[in-house]
Amino acid sequence: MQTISITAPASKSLSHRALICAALSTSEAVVENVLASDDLARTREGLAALGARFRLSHNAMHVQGVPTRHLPDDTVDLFVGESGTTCRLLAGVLAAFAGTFRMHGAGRMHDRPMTALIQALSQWGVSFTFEDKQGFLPLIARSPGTLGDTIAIDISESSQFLSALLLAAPCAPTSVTISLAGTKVVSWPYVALTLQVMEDFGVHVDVQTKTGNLWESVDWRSLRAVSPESVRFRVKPQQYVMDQNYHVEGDWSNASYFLAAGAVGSLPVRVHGIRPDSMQGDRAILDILQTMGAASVWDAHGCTVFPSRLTGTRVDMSFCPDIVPTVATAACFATGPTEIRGVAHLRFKESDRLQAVASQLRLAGQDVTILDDGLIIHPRPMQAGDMLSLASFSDHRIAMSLSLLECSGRRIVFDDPECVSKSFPDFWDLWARIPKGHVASS
Ligand SMILES: O=C(O)C1=C[C@@H](OP(=O)(O)O)[C@@H](O)[C@H](O)C1
Ligand SMILES: C=C(OP(=O)(O)O)C(=O)O
Repeated sequence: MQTISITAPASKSLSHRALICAALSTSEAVVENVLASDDLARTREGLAALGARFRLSHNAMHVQGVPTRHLPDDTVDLFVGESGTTCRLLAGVLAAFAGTFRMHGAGRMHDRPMTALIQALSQWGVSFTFEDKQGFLPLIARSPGTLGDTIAIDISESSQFLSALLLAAPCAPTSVTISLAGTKVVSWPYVALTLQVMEDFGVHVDVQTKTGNLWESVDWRSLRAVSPESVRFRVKPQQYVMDQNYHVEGDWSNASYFLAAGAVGSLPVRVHGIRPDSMQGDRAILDILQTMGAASVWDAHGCTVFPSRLTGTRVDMSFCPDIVPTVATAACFATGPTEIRGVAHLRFKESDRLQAVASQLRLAGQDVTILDDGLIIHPRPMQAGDMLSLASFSDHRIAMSLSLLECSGRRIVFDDPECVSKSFPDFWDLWARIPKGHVASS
């Protein structure tokens, strides 16, 4: 049987982090295979506004770190576009700089939560004024650049707030202890990605967990369940250093559309460039598809998923929110309902993704229930043939995931197909290789 082969684009999350660590490092760093997308352009421009210099040569980004963290009196303009990661991570990083910053974005970015991060950064002496709504972009931040020795952060709406503080912490003059406030931790694997890239750039974070009254250092790679009161992070003053080329691995979130197409479509799909041992939480797509009955195999060329009969599943996706739209759409091809929980924070993404996915799957004839923290998909027979116009809500993940419906033999047309340039500008070219017709085999 013919197999469709796709190379995954570079990881968005790792690309952001590698550029930030390189920009904060004292020497030149070379980052290979940085994702080329709108969001990464925003991070690069923001870091350039802070003084870093970038030169691209043969898929390798040469980064000259910022020469000083005392910026001139002029307000530094930080346009973050629609990138939550750029916005939150740079908001933390600017606390390591003395200066005044205007941060503004586009689309939904002016409505996405910032309050917990703003309250935390105030503990480090950063003051904020808001041009429109209290607690949201556009904002002006005035930073003394001194950081502080303790800080508490609530990450029940976004893990990016903690990643932001971690990235800035080694620039403090004294050791920093970061503790967690709030009642829950979402999207934990993204924190692990932050720790991974910091470590790759020579910065050690002492992650401690509490048993009884005792704090003990642990290997953060082994942490699965994390509760706010029982974890803290200690960071000594350290330099970011990279003395060999850093290579960005492939993106599991963006691989998910193709892996799922292998399961629900008519031909196997092999994805190259993703690592089986990746720390990316969205690696869970393979486990979820397997649990639903998808057959897959790893070989030297990558991971192949085969056309399979799927059955519905129940899954907590609080640690891998970005692949919820993929799983929800794949679930329409299954027998029996699929229940996805733990993802109330999906309402704060580029769109309200619970609402967006449910409304468009319903237009496609599916029965979808919206829960406080998730979705239930009751699959209904797919109608092949006729064309369907769907809304993408200017959200790349909505457009890419709903495209899976084409595997039922129905052409989908989106109002804003260009939105994929946020994370995956080549998506439509690669998607054109997927045959549009569903043949479930046993
Ligand atoms: O830190 C990161 O790179 C990201 C963290 C996640 O956000 P939340 O922590 O807000 O869920 C994820 O949705 C986003 O695409 C990327
Ligand atoms: C939520 C996402 O990204 P960000 O938060 O960086 O805008 C995403 O890529 O799905």
